[in-house]
Amino acid sequence: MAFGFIKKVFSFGKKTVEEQPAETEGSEEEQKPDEPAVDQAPDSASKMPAAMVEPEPEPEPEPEKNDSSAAAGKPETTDNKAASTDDEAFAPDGVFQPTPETAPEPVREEETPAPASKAVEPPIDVDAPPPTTSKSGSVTIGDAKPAPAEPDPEPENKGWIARLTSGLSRSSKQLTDSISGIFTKRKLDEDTLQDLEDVLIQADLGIETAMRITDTLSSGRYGKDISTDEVRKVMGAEITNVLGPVAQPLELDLSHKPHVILVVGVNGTGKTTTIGKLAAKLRDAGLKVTLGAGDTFRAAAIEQLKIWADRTGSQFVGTKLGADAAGLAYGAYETARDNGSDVVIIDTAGRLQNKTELMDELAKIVRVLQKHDPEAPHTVLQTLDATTGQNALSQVDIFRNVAGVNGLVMTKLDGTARGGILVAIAAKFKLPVYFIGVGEGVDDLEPFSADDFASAIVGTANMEEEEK
Ligand SMILES: Nc1nc2c(ncn2[C@@H]2O[C@H](COP(=O)(O)OP(=O)(O)OP(=O)(O)O)[C@@H](O)[C@H]2O)c(=O)[nH]1
Repeated sequence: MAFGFIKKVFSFGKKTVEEQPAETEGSEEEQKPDEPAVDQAPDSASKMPAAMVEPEPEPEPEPEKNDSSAAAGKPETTDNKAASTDDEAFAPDGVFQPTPETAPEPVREEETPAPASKAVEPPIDVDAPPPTTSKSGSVTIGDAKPAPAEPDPEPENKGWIARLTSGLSRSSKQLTDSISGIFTKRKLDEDTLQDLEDVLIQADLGIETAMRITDTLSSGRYGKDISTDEVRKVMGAEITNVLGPVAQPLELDLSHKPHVILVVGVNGTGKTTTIGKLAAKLRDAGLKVTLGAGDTFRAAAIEQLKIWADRTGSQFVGTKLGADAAGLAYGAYETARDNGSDVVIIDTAGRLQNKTELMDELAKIVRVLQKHDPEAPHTVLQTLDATTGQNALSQVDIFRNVAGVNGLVMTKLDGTARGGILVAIAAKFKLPVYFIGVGEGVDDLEPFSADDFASAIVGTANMEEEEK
């Protein structure tokens, strides 16, 4: 394979996307290139003004060309379940036999609505620091601020921090009220500690963290009066200790070209939206991106991803409803490789209702991608909906086992979120948390900061502001 020489690290944190020598782009022939995805304005693509890029939840795109193009342009087709090239293509033992005819042939979106002017360009998001490329070979996206620090007191930051704080305000208020109830006129003793532990567990923080907090409190203040604020500060510190190690920037090793990101998670947790936001960040970093609509279970998911592709100037590879997702993934990789994409992001369905099917589907996607690159998928992101409580723990457990999740994104922290569960997840699985979603807009994906998150959960964000 001709890829693999570029060593660069993509980082969402810093500046500089140090474009490495555009390495061999000619490797296209190496694998049978089904007609290279035609497609829309790839990299040059639309750098639309932020406003234009705003996603509408269920926008009504021009009737998805899927069908038409599928019917018309699309040659044989992957899509057709009937043609189930899928099953033929993927032998039972997992060996892929991409016979030209049988090879799943995803429908490539041909002409996409001319991506708006390619000039515009106000880089999205002031908050999100641009990506970085290191000499080492990967790209780091979103400096997750492992070191909390205070280098970002820019007014803009208030935007998303305010949304995070407000999203978590209901649960943080509940927590604070309960703590006040426990400690008003009571000293720190066995009973109060037990009550506090119960409250913390109810807030989804998990037993481990709850005990850390109560242990810390009792070791210093046992038998004494203690104020609610003091309790909250200890809580904040302990939560930060748990979250600090998992707050990591997303690094993409671009020696793999394309670098494959598989996005998994239960339906509705924000996979497609997160993919769109991520694609925008990558585009802003100067990277070329292809999106593969591997959630073939819902037409709206395919359409939605197409819209995000248009908005972010990414190439889109889709197929028909019900088509084989592994075939789509295979084709998306090919398209990305042939069009010189740096990154291909593949959406997936997340039907937990049928775990066996889900497992088979994801396993097959992985197997098929590995026909292209034995190390693919290089990044497996799972989205978690912050409005979910305890269930998120089992979701991580399942997808970690089924799809080899190696990083998390928590979405919808701007709503009425219950962020406590992320603490329990961090304590239990220790998976990196790369981003949080704080809205439906293209800019609303922020590097995860342990400090900010902890402050929002325990409601000290405002206290700190006031103290300054
Ligand atoms: N408020 C808010 N809404 C979000 C966020 N992320 C996603 N959403 C919304 O959540 C809904 C579901 O998001 P999707 O991206 O479609 O989720 P999905 O996991 O791809 O869902 P399926 O397509 O059903 O598999 C959409 O209405 C999104 O706009 C977020 O960070 N904040």
